[in-house]
Amino acid sequence: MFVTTRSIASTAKRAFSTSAVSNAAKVAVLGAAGGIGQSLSLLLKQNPNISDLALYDIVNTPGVAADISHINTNSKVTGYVPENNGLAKALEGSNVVVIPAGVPRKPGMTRDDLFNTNASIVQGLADACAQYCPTAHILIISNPVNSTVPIVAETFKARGVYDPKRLFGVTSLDVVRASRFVSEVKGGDPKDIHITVVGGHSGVTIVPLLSQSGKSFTQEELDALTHRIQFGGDEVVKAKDGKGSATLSMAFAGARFANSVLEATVGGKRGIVEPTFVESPVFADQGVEFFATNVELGANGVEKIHPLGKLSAYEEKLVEAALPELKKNIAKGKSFVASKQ
Ligand SMILES: NC(=O)C1=CN([C@@H]2O[C@H](COP(=O)(O)OP(=O)(O)OC[C@H]3O[C@@H](n4cnc5c(N)ncnc54)[C@H](O)[C@@H]3O)[C@@H](O)[C@H]2O)C=CC1
Ligand SMILES: O=C([O-])CC(=O)C(=O)O
Repeated sequence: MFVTTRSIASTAKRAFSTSAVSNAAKVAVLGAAGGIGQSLSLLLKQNPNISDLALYDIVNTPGVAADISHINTNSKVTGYVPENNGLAKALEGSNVVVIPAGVPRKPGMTRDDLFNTNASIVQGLADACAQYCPTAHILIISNPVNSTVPIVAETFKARGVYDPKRLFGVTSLDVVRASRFVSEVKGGDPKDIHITVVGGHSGVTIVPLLSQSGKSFTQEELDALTHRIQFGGDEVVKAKDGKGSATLSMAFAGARFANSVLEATVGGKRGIVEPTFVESPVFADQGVEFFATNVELGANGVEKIHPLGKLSAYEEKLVEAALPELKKNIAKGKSFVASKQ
């Protein structure tokens, strides 16, 4: 079913009145009726860089879209479900696609335990993106990110449209958490605390570089903060007690990342740096093709991948522990796509 929340006549009229933002963009959210999807869509509705917000899910998007469309910002909201070619309609013309579709963890599960369900969901959605909006910037939230990002890359390659500059694993929540957790220990406003987090997005692959924060920590603080940043997701999974994982803080982090991508790509702003899991040369010589570091965003997506910078001996060990796990997760994603071809 295709649901438009505004009549064609009023949409046409609106096209002239939204020109306050010159380079407004179409953004599609896939998995928009879920815990992350709904809050993320709510935040994106407040983003002046967006002219069209297309909400796709296998269920419930007509209601979510109708609800969000009443918010008095300029963007046009449309809701789509699979019937009547809904996915293609949601994707066509999209500049940015954000994907939080898939199942979340329950207590006792690792992110990798989600692979069997989420790999197929992400591959199916990626294949549609490769067909209907091959040049869009694709932002992957669905877990396990360390494997789902390689799945999208391989799916785009199979269609001959892969551009590594336009594929991002969203790791912003790790950085959001890191600045909050450090502020709880050291004081200060979290917005002024910038912690670089590198690696991937699960357990030991999440590597906070606290030595680069300009603050000093005792060994006890380092151990506790590092563990809390690596396993922050577990705190939420445990507290939600079977009702899912982080949704609200993830929506905040995802909306922030999407906005940075929009500002750099359609908005033409320069010098925006965000942490993200991308195809990266940083450890490519050790067979780790994807790695998160700070990345400068530009008109075409990834502009410059920052190196790790100076690491403490403690952090070198953390990176050492992350690499084999990352390699395994990436290989698992790639072989999943290969097995389907
Ligand atoms: N990257 C990160 O930092 C984080 C990632 N996540 C991950 O995000 C994903 C979503 O989490 P929640 O929103 O809490 O789950 P949820 O279950 O509340 O929502 C998922 C949505 O995906 C939809 N969906 C399922 N198959 C689909 C398909 N083929 N096409 C379109 N939509 C489909 C469902 O109908 C549902 O509405 C999970 O995999 C979770 O692990 C969660 C938090 C942080
Ligand atoms: O913990 C989870 O499963 C969800 C997630 O990725 C996070 O909160 O960082």
